Amino acid sequence: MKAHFQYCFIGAGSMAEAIIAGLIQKGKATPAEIAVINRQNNDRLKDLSRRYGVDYPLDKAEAVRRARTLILAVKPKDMDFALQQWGEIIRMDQRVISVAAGISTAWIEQRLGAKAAVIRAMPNTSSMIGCSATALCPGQYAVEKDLEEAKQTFDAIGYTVRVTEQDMDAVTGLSGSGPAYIYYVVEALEQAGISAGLSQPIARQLTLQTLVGAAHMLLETEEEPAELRRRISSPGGTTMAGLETLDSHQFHQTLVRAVHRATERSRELGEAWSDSTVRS
Ligand SMILES: NC(=O)C1=CN([C@@H]2O[C@H](COP(=O)(O)OP(=O)(O)OC[C@H]3O[C@@H](n4cnc5c(N)ncnc54)[C@H](O)[C@@H]3O)[C@@H](O)[C@H]2O)C=CC1
Ligand SMILES: O=C(O)[C@@H]1CCC=N1
Repeated sequence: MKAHFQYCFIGAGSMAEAIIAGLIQKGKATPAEIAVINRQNNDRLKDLSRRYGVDYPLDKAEAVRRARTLILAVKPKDMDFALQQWGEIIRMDQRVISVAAGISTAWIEQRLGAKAAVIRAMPNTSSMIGCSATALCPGQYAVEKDLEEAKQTFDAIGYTVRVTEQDMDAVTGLSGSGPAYIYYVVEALEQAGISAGLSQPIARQLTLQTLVGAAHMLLETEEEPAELRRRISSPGGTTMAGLETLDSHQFHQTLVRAVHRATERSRELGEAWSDSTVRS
């Protein structure tokens, strides 16, 4: 069957939107080459169509059949039902990319009607502006060409790296959830600036420019973060006083624990669904 859509997103939530926005913005696909379906919220599909021009065919099964690549973007807990609905009609000549946390390629393969290529990806919501950090790994039926095409998809929306499947939970805990940790730090810094006497707009702008500047310093100088930090920290100065407070509250260890817990949670999400019924 001739593919009508380059991509059909199964799931129309925040991750699907972030990828759609990035793909269109970077010219990887035209809006007409993208279909999106969800469980029942037609208003959400209309809204995505109005804002991005993507298609939301009323015949959802037809949209699945007519796509070259299916992007599974439902919550892990909804994956089993979604694959009961759509898995049987997916063919060998189609490619399946799952962005779900914790769900293994083998688990997905067992729920497809055909031995289609399955690729697991873990992007993040910075896909929306072409700045994702995405890790990819292949399932057992994915060949080099499938992986390369998946890589090209995610290259269009940011940085892409290939990992083994056993590393995917760690990727999820670090860079999948990662933007949330950074936003959390931004919230705290802005709040700190305000409580120290700055106006909200000034606290926000100074925080954001500090974040952007530090990120560019890391990328452009390629210096170690510890070295860049050392250069800011004059003995007996303000930075050292601030860093000592962070150390005394185990900020470093707390961040490490957060990433480890998110990694463990990704594993738990996979295990929670691993004993549900498999298509015979
Ligand atoms: N939000 C994030 O930052 C990231 C999320 N992910 C993964 O992306 C996936 C989606 O996450 P979100 O977009 O945040 O969730 P969300 O809750 O915003 O969206 C889920 C979508 O799936 C749809 N859906 C549920 N059952 C369906 C079915 N049977 N058929 C078709 N559509 C169905 C819902 O209608 C909804 O549109 C999750 O598995 C998550 O682990 C991965 C990386 C980052
Ligand atoms: O919170 C979650 O489960 C998803 C996976 C990575 C980011 N968001």
